[in-house]
Amino acid sequence: METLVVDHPLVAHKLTVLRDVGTDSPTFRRLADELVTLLAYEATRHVRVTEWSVQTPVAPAKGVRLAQPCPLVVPILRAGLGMLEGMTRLLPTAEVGFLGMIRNESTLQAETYATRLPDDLSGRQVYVVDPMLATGGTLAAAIQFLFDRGADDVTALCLLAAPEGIAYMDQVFNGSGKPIRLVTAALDERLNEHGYIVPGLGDAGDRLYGVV
Ligand SMILES: O=P(O)(O)OC[C@H]1O[C@H](OP(=O)(O)OP(=O)(O)O)[C@H](O)[C@@H]1O
Ligand SMILES: O=c1cc[nH]c(=O)[nH]1
Ligand SMILES: [Mg+2]
Repeated sequence: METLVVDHPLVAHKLTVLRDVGTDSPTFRRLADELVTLLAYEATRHVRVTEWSVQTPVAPAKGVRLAQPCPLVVPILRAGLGMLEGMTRLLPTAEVGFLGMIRNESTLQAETYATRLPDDLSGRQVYVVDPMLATGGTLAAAIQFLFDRGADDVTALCLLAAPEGIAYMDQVFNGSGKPIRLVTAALDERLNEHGYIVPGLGDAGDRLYGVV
């Protein structure tokens, strides 16, 4: 998996406040939204465009516009919803599909409880958003879902990733012949015995929306 850790002082600043246990939910939501916009700038570097010309007040100008079919943004519920608006702000013509997944906290296996995606994803560029890549089980299952529907160009945006999750993604998709990109604000040290990212930021879903 091609991995980019975005190295930028604004990203580092916002991420530090996001990690802070004293940061409340409204501030957490705002920072997650701001961070994804900064990550999206890098993550969309390969977005497909076609040539397009316009007339300026002075002269004709050659330019580009986003190609058709438009990109698909897929937040992984619940925590991924906190990254959706920041992403669609930058890609306003994108369509949105949904995957509801939860990690069983005893087995650390991902379980899918909702899917609302186009049946045919061939030719679509897909941007998956989920703040946390921990064991990698959730993201791997989500991307396999997208591949099964024909996607062949997938970029994942995460706020934090663990080395174990990246290694798992490489193990699952190595040799699949389908390129996958990951853009993240930080690569943390490791997972703890409960599968939480260290130092991490805790449970992203709970910090965004409260404990359920
Ligand atoms: O890499 P993994 O080990 O699979 O863990 C990462 C997943 O865990 C979190 O979701 P969670 O299961 O807590 O669901 P939630 O968004 O409803 O809180 C997170 O948002 C990822 O989806
Ligand atoms: O650290 C972690 C790991 C999985 N899910 C989270 O929300 N946080
Ligand atoms: Mg959670």
